[in-house]
Amino acid sequence: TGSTRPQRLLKAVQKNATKGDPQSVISTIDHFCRRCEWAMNVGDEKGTILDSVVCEVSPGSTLELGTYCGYSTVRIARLLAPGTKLITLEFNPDFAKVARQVIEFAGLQEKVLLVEGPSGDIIPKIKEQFGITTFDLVFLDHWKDRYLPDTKLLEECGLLRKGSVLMADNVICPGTPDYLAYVRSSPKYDSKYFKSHLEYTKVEDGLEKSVYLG
Ligand SMILES: O=C(NCCCCCn1ccc2cnccc21)c1cc(-c2ccc(F)cc2)cc(O)c1O
Ligand SMILES: [Mg+2]
Repeated sequence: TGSTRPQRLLKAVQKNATKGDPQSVISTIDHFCRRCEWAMNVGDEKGTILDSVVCEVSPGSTLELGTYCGYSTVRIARLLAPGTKLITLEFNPDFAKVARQVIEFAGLQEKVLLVEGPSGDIIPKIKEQFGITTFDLVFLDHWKDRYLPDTKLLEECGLLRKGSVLMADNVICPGTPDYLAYVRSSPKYDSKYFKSHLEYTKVEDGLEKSVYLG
């Protein structure tokens, strides 16, 4: 049987990137997605915005919802201080299999814990299973109709603290209208929209940065 797009993306990384060099992995994936096959990575334009927020927050603990091929996992993990961890959730075992290899190729496997399964089941177990008290940064990039329920779940499970930052991808395309309405109207959040484009296209999209006020 033929290969999948994530497998072809992984082959491009193994062929063209430099082992242990996260920037070369990022550049190779962006080149592959522009020149060969579009893929739903956060991309270089939104990725630069995400980088700036990661650097500003310099999180001790980070949660990523939606690993896919590990592109944003590598983008975030490459900026984390020594001894800090990124937990990333992936529902699709085939995506997870590729992502583990991309993360390892970048040499960032010590900073990343990839957990397979649905966010709704895993989030309530995070405190006990991984010894996390709260997350300083959460990157939402999974099913768009799970952003709102999972944000409420993070609140209910006591996984957010005053100042925790939520960064949400695709708030325009494909769109997360219920999530946007919530974080922009709730007194518990201070929300800001970073206008950009859907990865590797001219279509409008953007990231929503929401600070939890407790
Ligand atoms: O769908 C997107 N991402 C989610 C993929 C599936 C996540 C599944 N998953 C992972 C962890 C996890 C945990 N629990 C439950 C489910 C979970 C996405 C789509 C587009 C896009 C596509 C076509 C188009 F024409 C325009 C835009 C662009 C993006 O940037 C995206 O991120
Ligand atoms: Mg996305």
